[in-house]
Amino acid sequence: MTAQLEYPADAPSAAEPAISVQGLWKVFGPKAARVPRRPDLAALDRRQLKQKTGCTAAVRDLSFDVAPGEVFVVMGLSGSGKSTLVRCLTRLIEPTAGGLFFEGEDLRAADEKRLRELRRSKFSMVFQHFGLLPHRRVIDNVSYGLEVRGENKSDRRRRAQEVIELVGLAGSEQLYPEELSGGMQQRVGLARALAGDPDVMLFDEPFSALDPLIRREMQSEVVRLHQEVGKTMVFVTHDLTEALKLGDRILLMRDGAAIQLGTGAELVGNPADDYVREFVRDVSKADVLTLRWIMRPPTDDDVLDGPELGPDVVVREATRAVLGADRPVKVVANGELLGVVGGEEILAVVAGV
Ligand SMILES: Nc1ncnc2c1ncn2[C@@H]1O[C@H](COP(=O)(O)OP(=O)(O)OP(=O)(O)O)[C@@H](O)[C@H]1O
Repeated sequence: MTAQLEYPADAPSAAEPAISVQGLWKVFGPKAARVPRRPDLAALDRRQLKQKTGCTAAVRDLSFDVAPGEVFVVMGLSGSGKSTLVRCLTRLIEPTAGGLFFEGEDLRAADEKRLRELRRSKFSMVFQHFGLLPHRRVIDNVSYGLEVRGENKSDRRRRAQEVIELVGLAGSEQLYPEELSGGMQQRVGLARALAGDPDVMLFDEPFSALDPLIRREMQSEVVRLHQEVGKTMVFVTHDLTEALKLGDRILLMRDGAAIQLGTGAELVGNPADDYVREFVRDVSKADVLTLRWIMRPPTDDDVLDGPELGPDVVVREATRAVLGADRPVKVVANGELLGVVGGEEILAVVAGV
């Protein structure tokens, strides 16, 4: 959730991944299954594939792991395949090829009954259109999933009340959805998704319909909720600022394929290609990059008795300390000197050089 938490871009975490995606494809169109199987078709770009086969590869050979407790953001422009991917993760959309594992379980081998079970107890989804039941009060919307699961009324009420308070809706329990603002309705959506205590929460552009102020408020709400409940989250957005604010790692997609997977700092500090560079061009680098990205090796001329900071401190936060010191700031982790940062390095980032 913060820039301090950096996962290595490609290596899975030591713990079993919450979700593991291996060579996943989703192709829409006639005889879709042949596309991933045939290298000559798999190699075609979007337009050529459409011309030659009538098919669209909405998800194209994606492989990644989501670590337990991670906020994994899927980002890309409209039509890049984000919604299809996130629906494939719970098989709401059936993948065309590839492997899909949830906490080690082979999801593609799961039958309908098992999938229903998993969707009821392990996954929850928050959509852009809240999908609230209009004739039910807030509390009954929140407890609906628990009702479907067969939990008794007093347990349902207790749990619903708990999550209503968690998302800041206390006092609104007896209102109907139409009596709530968009932001409040989405809080109900969040509470409903949390009520069943899922392992993984999937968000598909949940805040796109909200106005910018409320949207930022809801993003902060997700950051806070994540800190409190620590759930694994997969969050789809086309908004880079949102992705950088929420994501431990970000998968940038284009035409169904992965263009880059990394932390926000990795995308901004080391873009994989011109497309990513263009995508992140207007980002305020001082708010995303950490000292690790701008430090340099010490030279013989550096006086090394200046202040110390960690490598994961964001440049913006370090600016005052670095510019206020009359010698370079040492970047130190576990007692080891990793590099130094002086005014020149800071200004290069802050001034956008
Ligand atoms: N049911 C379908 N049949 C045929 N093509 C589809 C279907 N669903 C999606 N597509 C195509 O797959 C591609 C990816 O669509 P998808 O909705 O996943 O993208 P997205 O990144 O979520 O876009 P948006 O942000 O606009 O929702 C698009 O070209 C879309 O037209």
